[in-house]
Amino acid sequence: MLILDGLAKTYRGAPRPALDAVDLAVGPGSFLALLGPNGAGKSTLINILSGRCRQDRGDVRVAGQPLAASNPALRALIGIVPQEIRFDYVFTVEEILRMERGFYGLRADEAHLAYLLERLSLAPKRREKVRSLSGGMQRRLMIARALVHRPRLLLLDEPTAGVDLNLRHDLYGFLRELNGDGLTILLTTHHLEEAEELCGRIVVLDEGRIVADRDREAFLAMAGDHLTLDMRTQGQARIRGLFEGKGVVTEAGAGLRVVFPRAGREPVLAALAEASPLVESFQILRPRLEDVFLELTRKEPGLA
Ligand SMILES: Nc1ncnc2c1ncn2[C@@H]1O[C@H](COP(=O)(O)OP(=O)(O)OP(=O)(O)O)[C@@H](O)[C@H]1O
Repeated sequence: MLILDGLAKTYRGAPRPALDAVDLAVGPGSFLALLGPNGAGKSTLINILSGRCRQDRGDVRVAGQPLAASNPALRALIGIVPQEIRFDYVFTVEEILRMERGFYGLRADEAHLAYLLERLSLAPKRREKVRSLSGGMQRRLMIARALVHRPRLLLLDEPTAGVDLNLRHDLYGFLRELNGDGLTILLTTHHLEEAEELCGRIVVLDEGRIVADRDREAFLAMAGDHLTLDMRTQGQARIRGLFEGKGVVTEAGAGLRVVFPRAGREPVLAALAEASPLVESFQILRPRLEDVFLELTRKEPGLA
């Protein structure tokens, strides 16, 4: 669906490339997260795909064809949600969406419009001017606008910035639904749990280069085969004694943390049962994407 071949970009006067020969192939129906620390090059990549910025070298192909401004039919295959919110604020929600369809030379599609307004919780606001919407609503309107022409590839640059937790989860459900219907999605995010929850494939960009590209499970496996037990406890010294030798025990806030190999969990669970009268609450955490991400992007040799 999308192929990047040797994509490179250095901004004028910049000391180093924003993108440095990036190769990436995204198959139809994928749901891919593009992660990276600030300045990694994520927005530059999305901006090249949206035509807002030009690469110095390299090619972009969409559905097998070279992406060029002069090919509007190909551009119509892509829906883009850029990071900055930008609208003509004098228009209403509905007008924005109708005009956007018009830009693609498409007739109105009332059923699709109603579907987008409903699924993005914008229906009650359809006749309100954009300037009266909250930041989170404007962000959802950006997503509706990117989908109004029924693209086959959706590019989302930080789609949940400023969206509250409840709506964020609604949005996750909607994105999953779209992906289930065959839409290819590429998403940049700083919320690692978002990538972990939604995306089957995770690509990490750092200083303009891809430093990791794996499916989610392979990624999580890189965090090592360990589990973490977090406990809120009374009588730390006694409890500590029960876990010594079964894992790495450290104090964490009002409790204790034990990191232990997955294969060695039996003695840890037995110690937890013994300690239970003194344990107010506990949770066992599996390795998280965050652990791998921090390892990959710290500026010293790591897991990669
Ligand atoms: N218009 C510009 N002119 C000059 N340099 C730029 C411009 N836009 C981005 N850069 C630089 O290019 C590099 C990549 O920036 P980019 O915005 O693509 O990163 P990002 O991964 O999207 O970061 P963030 O997570 O902060 O949004 C950075 O070093 C940035 O300072």
